[in-house]
Amino acid sequence: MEEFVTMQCEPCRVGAPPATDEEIAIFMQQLPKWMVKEIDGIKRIERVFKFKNFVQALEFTNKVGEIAEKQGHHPAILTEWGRVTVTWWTHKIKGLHRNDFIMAAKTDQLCA
Ligand SMILES: C[C@H](O)[C@H](O)[C@H]1CNC2=NC(N)=NC(=O)C2=N1
Repeated sequence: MEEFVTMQCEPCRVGAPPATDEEIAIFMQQLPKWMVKEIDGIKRIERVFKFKNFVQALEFTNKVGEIAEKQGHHPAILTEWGRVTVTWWTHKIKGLHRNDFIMAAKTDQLCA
């Protein structure tokens, strides 16, 4: 399978099929540091990134924001002193779409 980090997001559309549990299991093989979480019935993927201080956490937060704007697909981000929690899901389908895995892979690449 092609690597998510090289892919581009497609425009989010209502009615797009969410990733199946089988697809999620396969996709997550490329994202070993991420967790699948279900909150309020909505599946998401989440990773906590650790930093030395708040300034570094904020710099990373802004980099995630830049790739989100570039791809037109946006995360939930919790920025704390020394930690950034990034959560991806597709609001329009209230679940996980291939776009979310692409963006998680691109998020990892920011730290590579
Ligand atoms: C109009 C705009 O492109 C859409 O609302 C996009 C924006 N970014 C998005 N990001 C995420 N995670 N899910 C969406 O459904 C979504 N929709």
